Amino acid sequence: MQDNHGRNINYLRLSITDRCNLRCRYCMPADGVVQKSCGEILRYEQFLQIVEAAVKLGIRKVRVTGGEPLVRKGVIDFLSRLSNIPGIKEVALTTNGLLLTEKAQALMDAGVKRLNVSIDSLQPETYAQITRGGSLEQVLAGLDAAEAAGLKLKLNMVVMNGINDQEVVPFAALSLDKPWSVRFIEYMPTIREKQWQNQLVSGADILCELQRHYSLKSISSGRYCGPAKPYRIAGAKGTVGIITPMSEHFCGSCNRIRVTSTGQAKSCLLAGGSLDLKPYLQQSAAELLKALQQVVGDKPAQHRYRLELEKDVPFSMSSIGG
Ligand SMILES: Nc1nc2c(ncn2[C@@H]2O[C@H](COP(=O)(O)OP(=O)(O)OP(=O)(O)O)[C@@H](O)[C@H]2O)c(=O)[nH]1
Ligand SMILES: C[S@@+](CC[C@H](N)C(=O)[O-])C[C@H]1O[C@@H](n2cnc3c(N)ncnc32)[C@H](O)[C@@H]1O
Ligand code: SF4
Ligand code: SF4
Repeated sequence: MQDNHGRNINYLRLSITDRCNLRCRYCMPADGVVQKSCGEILRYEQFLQIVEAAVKLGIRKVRVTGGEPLVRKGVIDFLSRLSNIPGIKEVALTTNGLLLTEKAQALMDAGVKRLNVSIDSLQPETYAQITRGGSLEQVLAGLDAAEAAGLKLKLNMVVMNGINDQEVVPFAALSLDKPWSVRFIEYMPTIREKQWQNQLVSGADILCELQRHYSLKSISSGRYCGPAKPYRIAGAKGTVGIITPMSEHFCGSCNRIRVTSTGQAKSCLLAGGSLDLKPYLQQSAAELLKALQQVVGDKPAQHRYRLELEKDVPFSMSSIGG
């Protein structure tokens, strides 16, 4: 479906849980966020009901995220059912990778062909510091398992000033030998981080740093592709990408809507406001479809985050799923 700004909306992101086995500093406060009760979280059947309606709207790609999607019980069976919904051409997953050693093959078998894995440092201590205790070794083993299972991999690194910005080049170097897409993400502000500007490393600075070390070629991005501007280092098997939500937003080509674990449909990641789908799930499929049409209709032309900075914006990345 086209939205009111001429954009084709074909991509749905589902945050299937607000729970997580990490507490990344840029995403959650140290004591975590107040968890929703089980009764508030949508059942898998309800997510499937939403996706079936969304297909009628023109949604073709679904990305499952969280919190950490792999901690939710029954996720593999859910993904398999999702992949089998007629009209869905691609099911992808964004994960912190901690549980991949045990789940990679099952994900592949369930029809997930693409995985985005968040990994913010290649130094064990820095990784543990950013994630508040995560094991880098476990994620690296998970990446090996994912590769062995044949999953296509993208890596997500949130670049933060003075924390991991010196690792941009070592991360990019991973793309030389691996067919991975290594993406550098600008830090986005959350309600917890008032001094966010101090952490932001702009996409332009990241690109500059990469160009000091490598010869980069801009390449075109694929179908249903996300927000990354992709490049290839000369001779590399994989690619690098830069995601610049703050310094150079990509709202003009936005193709997505979101549904949170409690059934709140959001027309934009960085704009307040959502529509509670729960009441519509009790009604007919036609009513649910109308509700989703309304969400697409509400999509803003672009986010206004810079303007809203002075206010406290209730924004929790882990509840929306990025
Ligand atoms: N501002 C903004 N940021 C987004 C949007 N979609 C994803 N991101 C951010 O981009 C980063 C990577 O997100 P992923 O979950 O890996 O998904 P993706 O890059 O959209 O996925 P692909 O389909 O693989 O390109 C995260 O930090 C997200 O929060 C968006 O629509 N707007
Ligand atoms: C919220 S996480 C959920 C999925 C999974 N737990 C993971 O970490 O990949 C989705 C993505 O959002 C990104 N993210 C979270 N907080 C962010 C922030 N403040 N700025 C930029 N990206 C952020 C994470 O790095 C991750 O790639
Ligand atoms: S970024 Fe992902 S892994 Fe880290 S706390 Fe947020 S939801 Fe959990
Ligand atoms: S900030 Fe909102 S409008 Fe812009 S790309 Fe992200 S979801 Fe789309």
